[in-house]
Amino acid sequence: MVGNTFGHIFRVTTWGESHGKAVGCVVDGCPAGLDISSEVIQRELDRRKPGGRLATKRKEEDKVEILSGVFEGKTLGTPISMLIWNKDVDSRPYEEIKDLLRPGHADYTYLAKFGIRDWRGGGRASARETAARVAAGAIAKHLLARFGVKVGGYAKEIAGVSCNVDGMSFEEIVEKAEKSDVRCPDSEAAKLMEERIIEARREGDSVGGVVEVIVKNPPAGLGEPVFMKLDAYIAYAVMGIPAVKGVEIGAGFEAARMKGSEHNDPIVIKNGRIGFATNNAGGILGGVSNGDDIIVRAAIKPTPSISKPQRTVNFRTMKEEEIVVKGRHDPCIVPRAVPVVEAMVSLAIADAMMLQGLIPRCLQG
Ligand SMILES: Cc1cc2nc3c(=O)[nH]c(=O)nc-3n(C[C@H](O)[C@H](O)[C@H](O)COP(=O)(O)O)c2cc1C
Ligand SMILES: C=C(O[C@@H]1CC(C(=O)O)=C[C@@H](OP(=O)(O)O)[C@H]1O)C(=O)O
Repeated sequence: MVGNTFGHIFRVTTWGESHGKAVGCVVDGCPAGLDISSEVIQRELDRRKPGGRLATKRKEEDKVEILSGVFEGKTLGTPISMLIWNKDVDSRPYEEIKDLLRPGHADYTYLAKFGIRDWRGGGRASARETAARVAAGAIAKHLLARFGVKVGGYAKEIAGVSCNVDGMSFEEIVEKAEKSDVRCPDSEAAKLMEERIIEARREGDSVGGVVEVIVKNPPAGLGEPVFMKLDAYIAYAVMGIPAVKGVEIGAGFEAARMKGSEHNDPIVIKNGRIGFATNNAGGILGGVSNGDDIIVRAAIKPTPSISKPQRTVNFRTMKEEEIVVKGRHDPCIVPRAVPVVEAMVSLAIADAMMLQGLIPRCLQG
C-alpha cells in the first residue's frame, strides 16, 4: 500500500489538500450490516475540527457527507465514500511566502520529492487531511464498540506539564478529558497547560506534548508474526500522523531504565483467567495482544508554523532570508491530535481484528 492508503482488510484512502475544494476518504472492507449514521461520524469530527481559543482561527464546520456505501442506516459492505468541504480557505498569507520554505513543515521535502508543491497552505501535508482519517476512524471505532472494544485518549503532557491520571478509570479519564479545553482530565495540570499555550501564542511561538490513547478490553491474539506485529503496526499508524515524532507502547522508553524484575508483568489468575498484575507491556507481548489494555503514547512536536522570525531559504533565488509565518495556526497541536491518534489506533485495531477473523465481513442483526 503506497502513500495514501492504510490497512489490509479494513482499508482507508484519503484525498484532498488543505486549500483545495474538499478533503475526504474512501473506506473499503468495512463489514456489511453495521448500524451507522452521519451523527456517529460527525461526533468524532467535531472533536477534531478547528475552533476554540486554544486552536487555529480557521473556521471549518467539517460537516461530513456520506456519498456511498451506507443504505437505510447500515453499511452495505461496499466502499464508503465521505466528503468534507473546505469552507474557510484563505491562501493570502501563503502567497507572500510561496518561495520561502517553512522551517519544520513539509515545504522543502514535498518540493524535493515531487518537484511541484501546492503552496496554498500545507497542501496534503496539512493536518486538514486528518479530518478524513477521523471520519474513517469513527467507523472503525464504532465497529470496535460493537465488539466491546473501546478507544479513548487524552493529553498526557503539554509544554512539560504532566497530567496525573492515577486512580482514574478509563471512563473517568475520557469523560474529564472531553470537558477540558486542552483534553487533560487532571484539572490542575490542565490550567497550567492552558497558560503555557497562551503564553507561547503571545510570543508568536508554539509548544508540543504527548497524547495517550488506551484501548480498553481488546481481545488477546491480535497481531501478526513477524513483521506486522501489533506494536509495529500501531506505531506505523500513529507515526503517519503529522507532527508525531515518537511512539511508545506501555512503559515505552522508560523500559530502557528498568530492571527485568521491575519491567516484567507478573502473570496471575484474574477472574478465573490468565492476566497480568501490572501493564508495562502496554498490552502487547511478542507483537501479539495479551488481552490487557493497549497503551499507546505519541510525542507531538511544537507546531512548525510560528510567527517568530526564523532563518530559511528562498528556493528560487537560492538566497537565505528571514521568514515570518502568518495565517491561522494551532499554538499547540496536542488537544486536537487526541481524536486523530484515537482514529489511527482504531483503524489499526479494527484491521487486526479482521485479520484475526474476529470481525466477520457480514454482521448479523
Ligand atoms: C491536529 C493537527 C493540527 C495541526 N495544526 C498545524 C497548524 O496549525 N500549523 C502547522 O504548521 N502545523 C500544524 N500541524 C502539523 C503539521 O501538519 C506537520 O508538522 C507537517 O505536516 C510536517 O509534518 P511532520 O511534522 O510530521 O514532519 C498539525 C498537526 C495535527 C495532527
Ligand atoms: C485547517 C486545519 O488545520 C490547519 C492545519 C495546518 C497544518 O499545516 O497542518 C495549517 C492550518 O491551516 P492552513 O492550511 O489554512 O494554514 C491549520 O488551520 C484543520 O485541521 O482542519
